[in-house]
Amino acid sequence: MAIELKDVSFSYPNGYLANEHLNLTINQGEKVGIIGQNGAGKTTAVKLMNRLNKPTEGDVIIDGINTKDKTTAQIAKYVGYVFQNPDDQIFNQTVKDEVRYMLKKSRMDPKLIKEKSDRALELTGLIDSKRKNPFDLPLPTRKFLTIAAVIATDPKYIILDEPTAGLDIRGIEVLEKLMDTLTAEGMGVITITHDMEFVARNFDRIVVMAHKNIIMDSTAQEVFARNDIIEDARIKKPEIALIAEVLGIREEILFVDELVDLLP
Ligand SMILES: Nc1ncnc2c1ncn2[C@@H]1O[C@H](COP(=O)(O)OP(=O)(O)OP(=O)(O)O)[C@@H](O)[C@H]1O
Repeated sequence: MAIELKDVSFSYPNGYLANEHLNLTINQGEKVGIIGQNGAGKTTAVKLMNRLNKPTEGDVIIDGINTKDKTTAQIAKYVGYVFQNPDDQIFNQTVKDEVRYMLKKSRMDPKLIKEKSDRALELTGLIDSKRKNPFDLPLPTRKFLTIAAVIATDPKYIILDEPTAGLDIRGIEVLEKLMDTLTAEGMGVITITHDMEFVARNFDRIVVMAHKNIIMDSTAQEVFARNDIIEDARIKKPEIALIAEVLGIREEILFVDELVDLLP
């Protein structure tokens, strides 16, 4: 079971080619971080995974099914997408209604709707905000609400576009725990992020994008050891790796405790 991009290219209606011959397989239960400079084509690529973007060339296969034979609504049941900006997604008057909207639309049994939506609100720390108006909540909380609304629908894969933006340390902890829970349950979690500390801490697999393409697909240790890739993708190493470099430590350090172990 996997999302497969097979030689996929995508041009926007104005003719701008944003992704060129992408090849990528993401398995169910994997936690993958997608990084790269602004405009590298990350959002364009993940929107290809749930048919919000339709390939100009190539095929997107989800769990063996070619998405070109399916509608965006059909694909959304398999691949949930959490928008970069929560306000592009939220439109209901209460937190509860927002999380239940998709489930009600699918005419699910009301008991099951309550069960699924409450669980999603628990996981995102929003269970006590059920009756609030989403637009009275701060931006990071609205972001969690959009994540809850997608989790409630039980997709096999979830795409999080810049989930750490605006989150404080506590919010990041909730997010990290949430991603662990989802992957432990077999969901594939695909996350675009510019936060390299978050990347190093959370993802076993990192896809680096630059110039409309994937330039590396490996572990954090290997990606951050490649100065050429870091330069090409215009990303920054985690702060601790930079400190280790300044101290003249040759090993690839990504975490404080690794650095402490090496200090005399
Ligand atoms: N609707 C559109 N029409 C034309 N060009 C677009 C459109 N949306 C995005 N682009 C262009 O496609 C390129 C890739 O954009 P994309 O949003 O995929 O990049 P990104 O890597 O996700 O960037 P960021 O980190 O800033 O979100 C950019 O040059 C962008 O200007």
